[in-house]
Amino acid sequence: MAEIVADSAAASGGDESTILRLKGVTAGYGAGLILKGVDLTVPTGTIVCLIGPNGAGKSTVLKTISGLLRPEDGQVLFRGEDISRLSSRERLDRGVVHVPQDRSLFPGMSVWENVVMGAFILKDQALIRSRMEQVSTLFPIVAERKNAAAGSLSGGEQKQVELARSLMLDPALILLDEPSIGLDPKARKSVFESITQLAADGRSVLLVEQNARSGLAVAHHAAVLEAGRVALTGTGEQLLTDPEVARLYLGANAVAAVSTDSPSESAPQG
Ligand SMILES: Nc1ncnc2c1ncn2[C@@H]1O[C@H](COP(=O)(O)OP(=O)(O)OP(=O)(O)O)[C@@H](O)[C@H]1O
Repeated sequence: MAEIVADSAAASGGDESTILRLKGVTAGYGAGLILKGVDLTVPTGTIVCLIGPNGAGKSTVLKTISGLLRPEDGQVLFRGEDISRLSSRERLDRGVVHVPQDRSLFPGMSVWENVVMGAFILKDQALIRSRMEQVSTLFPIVAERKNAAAGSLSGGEQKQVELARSLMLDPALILLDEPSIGLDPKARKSVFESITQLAADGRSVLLVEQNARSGLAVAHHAAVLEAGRVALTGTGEQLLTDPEVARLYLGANAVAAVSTDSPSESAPQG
């Protein structure tokens, strides 16, 4: 696949304008490498969407950033600091949170208890209370369903609660792994609106999405990961209107449809 833009995100360069940069990251799970030299940039306050085929290593990229997996080589620079050898906790302390793909709420605990757990490293009760108020304003379901068992909520509602919980440490960078997976169109739309709001509030988001069309539609920048390498980068709009991306990741006849698209349609994978 030809590269249409050298690296539109990297072009916004300097330390303050770049919250995250991956340089030549290689990583794997033992036998063989999954990531084979990933270069990726997240400009501060933007949404970057990573798309690509199943098994390309998208979730693995997020794990190397949050510390679930240590890169074998390369650098993960967060605000200019190489965090690639730090523990997950140390990365959390610096403001990096990871919302995994699988449902991660404790189903038997209340919505409120689940969200409070997002502040597990904080001791200051007044700060925790004020954060609860803030996230309840952003995600009204936290207050509306506060005493409901998290497991009794719909998939879309649970994702909203997971997003609320991820904000309890006031993170600067949120890693979102397929937040729309398994959701109906209405819930999906709501999740993408929330993601847009996170960036509007000044947070940076690295989003992995199978639902490429919706992910690209909300993204300022985007990258295609293929077989452990970044094959293409551009703005969300550029990738959304790229014929080859459309053919591989947006489904048949997508090129004609993308210009007026709303973030609600699912996309088959190439
Ligand atoms: N814990 C693990 N142990 C061993 N191999 C793993 C592990 N997690 C992922 N893999 C392998 O690493 C490769 C990349 O997986 P990854 O989940 O990063 O891909 P992905 O691009 O996110 O794909 P998908 O869209 O299917 O989630 C796959 O071949 C997968 O089987």
